[in-house]
Formats: sequence, C-alpha cells, structure tokens
Amino acid sequence: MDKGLEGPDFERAGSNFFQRRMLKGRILKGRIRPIELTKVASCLWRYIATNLGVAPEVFEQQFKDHPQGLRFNYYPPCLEADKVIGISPHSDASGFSILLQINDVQGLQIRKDGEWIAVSALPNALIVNLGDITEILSNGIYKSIEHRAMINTQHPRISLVAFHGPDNSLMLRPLPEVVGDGKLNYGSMSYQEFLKAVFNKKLEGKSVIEKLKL
Ligand SMILES: O=C(O)CCC(=O)C(=O)O
Ligand SMILES: [Fe+2]
Repeated sequence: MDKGLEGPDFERAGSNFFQRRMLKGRILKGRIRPIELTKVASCLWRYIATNLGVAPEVFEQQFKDHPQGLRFNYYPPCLEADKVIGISPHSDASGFSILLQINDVQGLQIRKDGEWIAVSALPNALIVNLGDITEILSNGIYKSIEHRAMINTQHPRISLVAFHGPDNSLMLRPLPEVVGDGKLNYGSMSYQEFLKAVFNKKLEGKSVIEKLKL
C-alpha cells in the first residue's frame, strides 16, 4: 500500500491495492471485476432514485468516485453447525453491498418481520444487501437489511463483499429531495462518526442506525 497518504486518498489507494490483487487472482478471473461493479452500482443508484421519484443522479452524486471496500469471508465447515454462527446479525454501514458466494455454498440469511429467511442465490448471482446509508438518505423509505451468515456442515464457504460507501466527507441526513414537505425520520451525523460508532461496537443487528431515528 502507498505510504504517506491520509484520509480518503489512503482508503482509495487501499481499495485500488485490493482491486489489483483481485484482477490478478485466479478465483475471480473471467467472472467479475471491480470496475464492472462500479457500473452495476451506478445503475442501481439510478433505479433507486427513479423509484423514489427524484432525479436519477440524486443518489449517485452522494457516492461520487464510488469508493469501494472489499471483504473476503472464509467460513470453515463445522459438524455442529447449528451451535455456531459465521457472522453475527448486522446491517452494513454502506449504501449497499454487492455479495458473491464464490464457491456457491449458501449460508446468507436475512431477517424479515422478525424471521430469519435463507437466501437461495442462483449460481454466480450477485446479491445486493441494502445498507444503512441508503436507509438514512431515503428517509427510511428503503430499509437496510439485517443479515447473518451460517456455517455449512460439510463445505467451506467463501463470500466476497464489495461495500459501496459514500465520499468520506458526507454528512448523513435524509435527502431534502426525498423528504420534501414530509416528516424527517432521521437525525444527522457525519459519515466518519457513523463509521466510528459501527466499528466501536460488536455486531448487533441495526443498533447504530436505530439511534439516529427521530
Ligand atoms: O458471507 C455472507 O454471506 C455475509 C457477509 C457479510 O454480511 C459481510 O461481510 O458484511
Ligand atoms: Fe454484512
């Protein structure tokens, strides 16, 4: 990683480092590349904006330059899989996260109406988890999804998650274009403060975003 960089530049350099590694990596060769993910993200932002009845570029502007954080998760198999959990319930502190189950072993579950539902993804499908930032910007019209990952008894599971976040300097608050004359449902907080709150806690459902609700 480059030395002497700070703040956004440091993180961008870090993300490029991983991107270069990924492009060289055997696992992803010919399947998916981060630059292509940026195009997917751009398209999704436009759909979200259109769906909310605001100008197509309104959301995308908050995520200009498309900062991405990448995480590989490796879950070893466990014969007593019902006694362990791969990753505890949480929502992502991103705009949205694009997830690929690299070896097509299922394990992701989402929480809907208090029930855990297993996600049964098609082979090679990209799974999109909406994150807390979209919930706040959309004034709660879109909700971030609480999710967790379970362990398989026989097979290791590998997932790759690309977290699409906003620019580091963003002040999180519902977008005026979305709120209009309606009620504001969330307070404001800098994205940096929000991340600090997330990383200072153990994974615990949607506890951080709940505190911002008015
Ligand atoms: O591995 C999975 O399916 C979920 C991973 C996840 O939620 C995360 O890395 O934030
Ligand atoms: Fe997650």
